[in-house]
Amino acid sequence: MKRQTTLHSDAFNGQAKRFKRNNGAGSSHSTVRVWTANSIVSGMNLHTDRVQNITRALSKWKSVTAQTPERHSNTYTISSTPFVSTVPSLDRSQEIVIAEAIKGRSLFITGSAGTGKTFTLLKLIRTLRSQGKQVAVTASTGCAAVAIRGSTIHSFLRLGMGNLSLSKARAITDANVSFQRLLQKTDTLVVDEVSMIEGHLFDLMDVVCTTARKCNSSHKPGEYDVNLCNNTRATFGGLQIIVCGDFFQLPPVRSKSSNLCFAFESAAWKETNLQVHVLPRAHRQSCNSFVGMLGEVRRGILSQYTRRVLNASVIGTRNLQPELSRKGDMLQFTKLFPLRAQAQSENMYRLNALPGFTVRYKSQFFSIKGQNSQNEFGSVECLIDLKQGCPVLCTKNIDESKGLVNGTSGFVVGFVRANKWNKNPCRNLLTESQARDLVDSAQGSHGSILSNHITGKMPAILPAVLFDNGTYSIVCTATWDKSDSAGQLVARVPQIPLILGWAVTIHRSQGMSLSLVETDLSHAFDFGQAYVALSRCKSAQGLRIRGYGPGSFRVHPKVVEYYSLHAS
Ligand SMILES: Nc1ncnc2c1ncn2[C@@H]1O[C@H](COP(=O)(O)OP(=O)(O)OP(=O)(O)O)[C@@H](O)[C@H]1O
Repeated sequence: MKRQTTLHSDAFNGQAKRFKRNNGAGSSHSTVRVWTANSIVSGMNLHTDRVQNITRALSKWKSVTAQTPERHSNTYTISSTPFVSTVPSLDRSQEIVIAEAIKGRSLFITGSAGTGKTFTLLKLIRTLRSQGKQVAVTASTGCAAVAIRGSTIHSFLRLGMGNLSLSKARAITDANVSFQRLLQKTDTLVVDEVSMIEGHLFDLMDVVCTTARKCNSSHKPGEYDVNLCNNTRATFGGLQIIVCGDFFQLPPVRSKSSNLCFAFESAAWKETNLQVHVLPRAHRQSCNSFVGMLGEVRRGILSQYTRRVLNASVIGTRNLQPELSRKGDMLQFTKLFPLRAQAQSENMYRLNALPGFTVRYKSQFFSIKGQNSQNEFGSVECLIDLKQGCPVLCTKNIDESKGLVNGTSGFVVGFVRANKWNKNPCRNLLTESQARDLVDSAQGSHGSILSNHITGKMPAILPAVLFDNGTYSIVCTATWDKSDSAGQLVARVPQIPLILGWAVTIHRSQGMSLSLVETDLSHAFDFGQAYVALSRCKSAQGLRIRGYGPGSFRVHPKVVEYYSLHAS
């Protein structure tokens, strides 16, 4: 007999009912459990205004149906809206990219935000590995590396801070035989978010690969050992190079005094003869006029129409559409800040203001081969504090088929005992004293802090999260892995794949898809920052702008020139 769990928003009697139901075409009966909005909320022990908000959010749902609780890699889905989603398939231009990669071509995959560059890259890596290729997966930043399950380019190529001279990098590589072997075995080097790689760093990458693979000096095409370098060029020691990113997005982090030099200006880039693929189709946003508007922001040339749309998103809320104003009262806008300190202080301020106890998740780093450090997982928070009622964002693709991907937002309904997930989670939410019996507790300045130490096993207490797409999940530990180029695990960090969702930095938001975004562009200080912030949002209706000024939409002229010549 099949059991279904149904959440009825319009039945406010607070009772969980059981009844028999004819199961569609077949004649078998199934037991259906009905949870009402009130039964969920009454189990939550929240403040009245929060209860009202949540009750209203829940009452938006018509009827929420899910199968018997399913176990996924790191969630147990208890109930969900009829969220119809399949794992997306590649579009035509994404397929072409993969076909070219299979042929062994070196590629630059680019395109506007949300055109599926990273999505394509992940499929490409899987495809090449399934063909027996050794693929080294790297990215310019820790966040971007985590998103594609790779390392930072700095750590993979032993580049330190990336400011070595070319001759020093050559000497260090010459002295490290095991590192040379690693690179000699590698077939493909993948680099995501290349816009944040500085020109000198790109040349360093070339020198290190060329030296390690015993090819002749860099930047001299034609002089290389044909046994190792089976491509028709010398750069990167004959490795297949696949770089991905959008130079209209964030540029390299640099000191105020240094000149901005993009990767495409480097000698190695110019000599590598990368095949350029511009992905044309926006997948993050579905509304053409919003996609068009973002296209103008990307190039820093705003039409009257775009200015009108931006102005309509600027708050004081009087310009917001009435429906959005109402939604805004109960749904959580994610604030995107240019600076990390701004995002952290907003999150801590809001968390401390929430009543109730804090559940803390402390992660424990594991290095399989001993030479990695937790710093390489820079974007995975060691400490995550959550409270009942706090908004959260997924930091990982937990279950794409349920829409739980990096950036999906929701809020913590409460906490459950890890081994009690299959009961009605709303009736089994832990009280503070129950929770205190399960984990270490201490008194913080804003109430109790209950600490879970995550050592690879399931923590004792798990958060129950209601995601904005209607999926209701107990979120379990996820792991962030670092592999070598053969795909062998070398280091791992387990952590709850959630962060506080009141605010994140624009840098951290890169790669995310968000439904409701609030940002203050008047403080955007770098090229592409405003574009990254706005392009996280799936629709113009979900956008709130605190302000913007004449300098908010700066685009570097060298980027405009590069794209007009090579990637239009
Ligand atoms: N072919 C596709 N069909 C459906 N959805 C897709 C497809 N390709 C990508 N997506 C979805 O579009 C969203 C954006 O994809 P992705 O993050 O890869 O874009 P991106 O170009 O790397 O964006 P950004 O430059 O902002 O980091 C993701 O939710 C992804 O799952």
